[in-house]
Amino acid sequence: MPKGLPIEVRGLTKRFGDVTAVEQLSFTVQPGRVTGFLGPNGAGKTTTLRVLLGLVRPTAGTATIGGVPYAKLERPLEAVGASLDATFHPGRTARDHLKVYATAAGIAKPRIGEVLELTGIQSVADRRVGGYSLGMRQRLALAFTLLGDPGVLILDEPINGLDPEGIRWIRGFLQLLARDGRTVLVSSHLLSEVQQSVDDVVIISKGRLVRTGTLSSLELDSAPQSIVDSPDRDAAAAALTAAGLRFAPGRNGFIVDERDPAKVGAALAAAGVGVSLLHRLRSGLEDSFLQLVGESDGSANGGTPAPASEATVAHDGPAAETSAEAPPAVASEPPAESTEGKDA
Ligand SMILES: Nc1ncnc2c1ncn2[C@@H]1O[C@H](COP(=O)(O)OP(=O)(O)OP(=O)(O)O)[C@@H](O)[C@H]1O
Repeated sequence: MPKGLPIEVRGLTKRFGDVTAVEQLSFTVQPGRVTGFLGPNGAGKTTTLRVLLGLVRPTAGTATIGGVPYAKLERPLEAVGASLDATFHPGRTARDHLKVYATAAGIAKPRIGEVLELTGIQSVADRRVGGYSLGMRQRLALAFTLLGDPGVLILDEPINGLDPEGIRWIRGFLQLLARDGRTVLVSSHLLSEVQQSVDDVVIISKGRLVRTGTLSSLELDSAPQSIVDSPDRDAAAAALTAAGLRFAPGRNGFIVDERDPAKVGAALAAAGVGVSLLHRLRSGLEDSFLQLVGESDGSANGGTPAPASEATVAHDGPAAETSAEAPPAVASEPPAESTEGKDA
């Protein structure tokens, strides 16, 4: 069984010349859970992931997997699978790409068939990647990350470009990977894209942490209302009034000024009124996210101010000015020979 390891980012700062891509960033990603790493374009997500994978040297701070930097992992390909900058030669097939990589990485051949099946691209595995849709390429990138059967998965925008069926599939798949104990970190610039598959969120904006915690805590903060309906609306209205709950009629029932649906349900149950619909109003979640990332100082409405960084460790080396300073030793990245011809 692959071993999930915690990911820990502490006091991470990365500057590219005058540009501060990430500043004083600290967060932890736990095994056995899917964590959404969220922020608008340019927020610093990719830079953080590149530091985590040893592809970029931090200006200050640390990023570790299982307590050590990526470069110090004993068996990195079995520990971590990452889909960063995955590009494929359009003239080669998916199976070929995987074969080349598996051979170079010393991964047994039967694993190729397994990952093709896991990602649902076995039927197109012998077709040239140039004819693949973006969604099929996303699945191939995921197949690369799974080759070493790693306990830690770091996926950069894996949902981008998937069709609705693909989105449904990947949401369930990410959850399955985490339920086996893996650490699953998924970046996205849209909360709505990942909200059905993540347990935890790390939200950044302009290089700084604005929020970290469970998705449900964010939902609670962003949805101060519940929605309830009953076959007997008059009785439901009377029960809500009797319980001292304020409410207004909505499209699908009553919108109640109570963030905990259980309290609303209890009010109706106490009055012997049947419930046909009861849930937290979710519409505020994306708004709350946008408010959070619209501010960089952590004081946005509905959010918990970001904690002060827990550690700031100056790095020995100079800040890197480009992102190509270290060789990519990442499970998902095909060897150089198969990346020459980028897809158009
Ligand atoms: N190699 C680099 N040289 C100079 N600036 C860089 C470099 N890499 C990133 N940046 C800058 O750092 C900031 C953060 O970029 P980053 O790509 O990490 O954000 P992101 O959240 O991943 O956004 P996106 O979703 O658009 O990729 C941006 O202002 C970007 O222009």
